[in-house]
Amino acid sequence: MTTSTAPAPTTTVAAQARDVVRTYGRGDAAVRALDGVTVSIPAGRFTAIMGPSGSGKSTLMHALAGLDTVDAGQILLGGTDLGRLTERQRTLLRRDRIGFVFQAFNLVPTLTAQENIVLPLTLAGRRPDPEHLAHLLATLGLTDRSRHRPGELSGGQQQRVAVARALVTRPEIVFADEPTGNLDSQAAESLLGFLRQAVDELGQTIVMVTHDPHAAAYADRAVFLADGRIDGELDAPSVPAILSHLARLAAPAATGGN
Ligand SMILES: Nc1ncnc2c1ncn2[C@@H]1O[C@H](COP(=O)(O)OP(=O)(O)OP(=O)(O)O)[C@@H](O)[C@H]1O
Repeated sequence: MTTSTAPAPTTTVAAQARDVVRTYGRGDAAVRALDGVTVSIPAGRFTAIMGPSGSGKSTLMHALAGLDTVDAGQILLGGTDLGRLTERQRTLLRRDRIGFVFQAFNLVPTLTAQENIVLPLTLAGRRPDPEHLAHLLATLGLTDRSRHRPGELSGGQQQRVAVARALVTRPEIVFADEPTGNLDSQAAESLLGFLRQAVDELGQTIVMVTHDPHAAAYADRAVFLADGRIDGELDAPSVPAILSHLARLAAPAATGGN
């Protein structure tokens, strides 16, 4: 399986899970949310994590992002083994090296769009690079909205502010959890187009958890989870290919009763 004679790709690995196990609860109530997951997230690529409800997508994302610890196995971000860090070190790592976009935009209502965007820098005692900030605002179509507060912005604009906030620190990796879940289809397409652009033009690494095959089709690769295990992946995933893979994953569950 690994005997290809093609030249080795130059892609570096941004993050990795190795044989990761994460169990919630104990005894009879224990749920093995991740059951030996090994996956690599290539740098400078857009990876979608997909799978049925309850398959472990959020748990995997939280583990990769250092938001949660694992029971066994290893999580590596760049060369850093997250299991060896103290909670405080993990907090700093998230602040300095990771960007987050959530389904709920999580903006601070009393701050302007621009203040929200630069908040991660403000908290770290760093100053924004004015050129980078102006570029983000312009690319996201937020230049003339920068002084507005979240309540004065549409859902799509608020999510674009959240994306700018995730990118402003130039993080090694951005994790997006159902980023289009609260957006109408037009706003979702524009947001996904921007994430795609951030990968293509800025070399950003993005990992996105999504239920939506149309969203996942913007990614370079879709990785599928089922019952806490990796169950296939697709390169340059098309909507039909994703749908047929998901249908295959759903098929055993229909008879498994679990
Ligand atoms: N805090 C928790 N306590 C107990 N069980 C949990 C907890 N969080 C998740 N689980 C369980 O772990 C499994 C994986 O959950 P997870 O949220 O990672 O799945 P998911 O694929 O992201 O699901 P969804 O698509 O519905 O958001 C599920 O069976 C879930 O019920």
